[in-house]
Amino acid sequence: QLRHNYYANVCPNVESIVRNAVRQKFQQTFVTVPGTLRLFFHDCFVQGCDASVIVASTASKKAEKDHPDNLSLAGDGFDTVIKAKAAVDAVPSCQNKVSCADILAMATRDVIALSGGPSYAVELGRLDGLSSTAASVNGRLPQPTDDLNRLNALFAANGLSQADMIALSAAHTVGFSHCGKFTNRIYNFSRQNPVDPTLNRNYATQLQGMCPRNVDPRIAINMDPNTPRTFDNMYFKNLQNGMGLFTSDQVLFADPRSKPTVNTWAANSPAFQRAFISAMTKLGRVGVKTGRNGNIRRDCAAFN
Ligand code: HEM
Ligand SMILES: [Ca+2]
Ligand SMILES: [Ca+2]
Repeated sequence: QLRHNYYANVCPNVESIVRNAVRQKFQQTFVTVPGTLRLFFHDCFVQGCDASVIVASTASKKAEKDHPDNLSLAGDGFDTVIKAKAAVDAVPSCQNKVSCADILAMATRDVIALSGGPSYAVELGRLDGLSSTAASVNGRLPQPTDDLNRLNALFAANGLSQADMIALSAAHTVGFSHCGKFTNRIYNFSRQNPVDPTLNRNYATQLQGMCPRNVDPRIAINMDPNTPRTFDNMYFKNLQNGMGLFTSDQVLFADPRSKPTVNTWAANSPAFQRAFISAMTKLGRVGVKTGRNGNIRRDCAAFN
């Protein structure tokens, strides 16, 4: 039931309003790119793409955003949606007509393009969800230690194929990770190997330098050491060189079931871009709410 130009009658300029707000935010900080992109993913995987992840906790109820798996979501991602929503609502005919879920979907499309990635027509017509609980996040999001079976299962639960999962993982071509998310790979990996043997030796040494033992837990490093601010297919070239940051990244090259896809997209950027657009479009259709299952929030961070 999603479609392009969903808002053609009530708010025909919604896409350019959002794009301008996102561009302004981008000029203030690059973090808006990875922050918004990851926010969209974490939203869609829990209760569907319904902006449930944006809702703030109240005294009596802990919302999704305060689940441990969401605590590292960058504040600039939330702020991007809040700013774009304010820009939309500043136009009288658009006021309270565009869902936070759709604004997040548009903003995500825009940050990808702003960082050099492919642009695509975004499907619209999602309503905002009516619930957000920390408990609903349990077991729904992938962990950096996951193997291919686990990754495939989590994505399949959302109607996404292994190819979609690999394409979407390339989002790690931009953005940051806190040191704690991969220390298991660079210190005390196993009895035989102090360092994960699938990790490039020089890269492992660099990571140890940036993330010494007992580093301040707030320290974050670029996930793509080569082109951290460009949305490109470097992610796959890094995997070929043993420079995937998480086990869940490197496994895509280590496992013979996913390795051919990694090699194809490392060599063929247009093919990767097509696969990424297709996977993002499918991601955007997950658990969409319509009719009585949702509404349009006045404040993206609170239920009406
Ligand atoms: C395949 C399984 C995935 C796992 C295990 C995973 C895990 C992680 C982890 C642990 C971080 C670091 C968070 C931090 O320390 O701040 C991260 C960052 C990030 N992830 Fe994923 N992720 C996965 C898939 C995805 C997908 C599908 C997308 C989007 C389409 C995505 C987008 C991002 C972005 C953009 C960042 C950087 C966030 C920032 O800089 O604020 N990830 N991911
Ligand atoms: Ca959601
Ligand atoms: Ca990159």
